[in-house]
Amino acid sequence: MRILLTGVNGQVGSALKPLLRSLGTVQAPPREELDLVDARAVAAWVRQYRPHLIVNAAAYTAVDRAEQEQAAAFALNAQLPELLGSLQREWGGAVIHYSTDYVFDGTHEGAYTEKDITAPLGVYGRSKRAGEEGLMSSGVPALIFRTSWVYGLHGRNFLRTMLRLGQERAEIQVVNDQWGAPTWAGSIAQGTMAVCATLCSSAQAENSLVDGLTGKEGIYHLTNGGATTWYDFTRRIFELRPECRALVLPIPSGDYPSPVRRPVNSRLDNTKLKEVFGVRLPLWSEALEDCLAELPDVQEVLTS
Ligand SMILES: NC(=O)C1=CN([C@@H]2O[C@H](COP(=O)(O)OP(=O)(O)OC[C@H]3O[C@@H](n4cnc5c(N)ncnc54)[C@H](O)[C@@H]3O)[C@@H](O)[C@H]2O)C=CC1
Repeated sequence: MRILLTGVNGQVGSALKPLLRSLGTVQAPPREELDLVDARAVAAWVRQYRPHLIVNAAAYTAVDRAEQEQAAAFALNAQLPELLGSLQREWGGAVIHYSTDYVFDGTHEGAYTEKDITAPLGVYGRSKRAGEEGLMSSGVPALIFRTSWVYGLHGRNFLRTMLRLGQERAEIQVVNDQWGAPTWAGSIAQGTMAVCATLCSSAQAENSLVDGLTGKEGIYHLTNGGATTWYDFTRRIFELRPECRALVLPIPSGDYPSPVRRPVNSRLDNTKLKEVFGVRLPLWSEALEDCLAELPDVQEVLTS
């Protein structure tokens, strides 16, 4: 099977690349080789390579900056998924795409299911929702995995910021009134592979994944299990890495200046993923331990 992976240098893309190789030949052009907002270049690339599967882990993820850069956010998060969908539709390929808890406004009681109504609070969330709709309306066989609070040992993310501040500062203030599931990029990659394994199990043919997808297309919530706040997540990080000595103080969201509101409730119900594919990601606390086990020296985050 030929696979095109986008966003290979991002958190999820870099975790996916080594795993996807077990499914086939992976092409993963970095941004310098293929600018994904250049629709003609993308179309030429896909038509020449004809991937059986495109895994789209590329995205515009700067939530605050998106308020000023609406066109850039929509180009990558909305127009690209629709384009990938229509290109794959042309010749019979499939798409796996990622989306976000930010498609919701966070006012719901309990965890959101895939059937709940979306109501994004900002440009980033609106652009990601438009990408979901564009991909689905392209008619391509596609899976959209909505995830939340992604972190890992690579790239800019909450875990790395806290590991750095925990060593540099005496005290840090962390928001204590937003609930969600921190999700390790490694878990997202493993969950994606577990789903693909169920789709490919019936045949070794190159298009077995596309065939296996029939009747299972759509949106799935895919996060680590359980829920916590940013404050408790930080405390757990510092418990696991005692080199981080900063005192952690809880604050309400209103005390953390930001150009865009975040959902108070980001919890996503993963039941559909379990029912359809038999896949469930580990608890957020277990995934955090697994992730940190891959970081021998916490001082590394100060220098890298
Ligand atoms: N980071 C988070 O907290 C969350 C992320 N998600 C979603 O998960 C998915 C993966 O996110 P992350 O891995 O965290 O993103 P990331 O920001 O770490 O990586 C994004 C990737 O897209 C690439 N990219 C951006 N613009 C490009 C362009 N014009 N041409 C080519 N490549 C370009 C970047 O080079 C990078 O490799 C995305 O769909 C995101 O919306 C969902 C919920 C939370």
